[in-house]
Amino acid sequence: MSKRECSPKCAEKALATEKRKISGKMGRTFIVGGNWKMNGDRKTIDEIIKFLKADDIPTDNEVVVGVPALYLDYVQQRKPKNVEVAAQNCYKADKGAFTGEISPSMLKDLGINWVILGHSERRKVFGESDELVAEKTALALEKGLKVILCLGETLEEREAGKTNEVVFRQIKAVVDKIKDWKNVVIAYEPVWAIGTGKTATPEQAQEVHDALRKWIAENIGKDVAETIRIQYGGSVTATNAKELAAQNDIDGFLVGGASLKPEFMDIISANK
Ligand SMILES: O=C[C@H](O)COP(=O)(O)O
Repeated sequence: MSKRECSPKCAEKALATEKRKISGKMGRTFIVGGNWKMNGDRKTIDEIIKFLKADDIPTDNEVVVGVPALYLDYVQQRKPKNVEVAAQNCYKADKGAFTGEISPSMLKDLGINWVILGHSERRKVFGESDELVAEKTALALEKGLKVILCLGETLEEREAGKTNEVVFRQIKAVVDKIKDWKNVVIAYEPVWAIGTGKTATPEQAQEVHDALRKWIAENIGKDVAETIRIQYGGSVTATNAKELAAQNDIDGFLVGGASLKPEFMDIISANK
């Protein structure tokens, strides 16, 4: 092979780069999160770790798994080197009399670099307000964590034509509390699509991602709008991931149910 020729792997990489340029995603690394929610035990975690093979993860993609608090260290000790571990929650204060809570500094102490905040289950089941999610986000960032910040409307809100109003309100609460967005990934998760098997169509998802990016450009800054990653979440599977990943403003996924199964590996490379 002459110096100018490219191996199949290098050609594949060049093509992916070209595709990203064309789709306007240049510079935004595709990021897939697996949110295990309150599922699994050590045995099932061992099984997940077996299919989460380092060599099968594209070198230019990022993978983060959201693990139940009790197993954070267990997973941290066993995960492949190119997979990061996220907590599924942390508190707005860093220490004190808050029985049952976990602080950002405790996560950092275990070597955990990511936390998922504002998931719709936290908002709905545990009554977390926009304000609380914003406070948690601010402290997590201050303590050096990276945050996957979840936003999304309910079915009633969508049917009432309030999708944009809701996600803009949720992000606005955070805008009021933080300045630096470089360690924030947004996850747009329509509540009606979570765990229901009812995925947003690529067009529906793209429409909200695009609206969010425009809102961010106007209210935070153009640079942030261009660089911030916006994941889609809600019944993502190996079957629908490719079409979703091809949308201009979808920079990855936050996956629930399918992240517990080997098909997660296909979702991780859905942009290839
Ligand atoms: O955080 C993940 C979302 O809640 C999506 O869950 P799902 O993929 O099971 O619908």
